[in-house]
Amino acid sequence: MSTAMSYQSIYSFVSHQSSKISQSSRQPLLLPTKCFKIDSSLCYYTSRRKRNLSKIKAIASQTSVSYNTLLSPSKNIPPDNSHKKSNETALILIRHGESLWNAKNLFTGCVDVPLTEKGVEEAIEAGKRISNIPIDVIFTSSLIRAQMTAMLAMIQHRRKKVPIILHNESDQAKSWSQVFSEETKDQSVPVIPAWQLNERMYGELQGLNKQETAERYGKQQVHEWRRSYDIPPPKGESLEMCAERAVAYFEENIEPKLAAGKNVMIAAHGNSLRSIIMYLDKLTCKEVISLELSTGIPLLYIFKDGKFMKRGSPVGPTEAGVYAYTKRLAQYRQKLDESSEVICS
Ligand SMILES: O=C(O)[C@@H](CO)OP(=O)(O)O
Repeated sequence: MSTAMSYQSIYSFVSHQSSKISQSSRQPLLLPTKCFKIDSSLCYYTSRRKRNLSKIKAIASQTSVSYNTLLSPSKNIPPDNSHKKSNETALILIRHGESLWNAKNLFTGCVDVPLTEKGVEEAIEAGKRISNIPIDVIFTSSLIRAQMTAMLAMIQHRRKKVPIILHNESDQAKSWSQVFSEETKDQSVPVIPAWQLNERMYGELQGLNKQETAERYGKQQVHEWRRSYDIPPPKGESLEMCAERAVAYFEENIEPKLAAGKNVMIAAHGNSLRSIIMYLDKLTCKEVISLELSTGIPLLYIFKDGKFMKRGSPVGPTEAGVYAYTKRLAQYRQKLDESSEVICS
């Protein structure tokens, strides 16, 4: 399979492969962290320790406390509380829009560069696509390109809540960024930055031109650095190493929020998101290395009964899109429609 396949084109392949893995083999209570070989060609992303759902719920109830005030419904606008009738929550994944170094074809990794104008437009377009999907909490990497993408996308959201970055890097930062109005908190969405969601650290390749590096070290070598599962670039992280930290963070901090009824958006990077998708879709090491994510295209998953169901990419602001096919999301959109009719009349 070509490594240049888009997510959309690999989608049918992946769905086909995933369907081969029976639901019973997908163990919702397992904690995947490590890839190992089952036969010479396939290695499955599988578990290192058992996970207990009640433990997750306990963690969820602890971790969601500090954000509860930011997540409660407002007086005038429909509440994002349809999860009370259903245990289903939405998970949106979005790779940042094009960065200045994407445009220059440079290895970027953990270097903190902003979006290009095209990247800004992609983020706004992504925001339109997800403008009808409930979002209660946002996780981003600690890098500006992911944070810009999340913020620009949220400006398009019909619910018009204000995304607020939570500064937890020190007690002082936490204390100095407090909000003292409950009403204002009600109209906000917490944004939690985490370095664990950063792009894979590209070591000594960071800042080098991809084309020139291929000419210098050979196409094959550079392809191996970029798209093998467990071979790191010089002094950098392999995809496997990136997955270790990104998936651990997802399991410990994001999954409990979903289990507690919060709708989550993650704005991150090509390789940290590939790692998370590998976990969600139970991709093999072979499948994940062929997975390419376009910049600024949001992907939707539904989390229900401890399982993740892929819904693809919402189509657009005016089209129903695959996301409308769950009853709960359709109801949420209907409430938004009703509230905008009230505002307009
Ligand atoms: O340069 C990077 O940080 C990444 C993502 O842009 O590149 P690659 O696609 O080679 O993993």
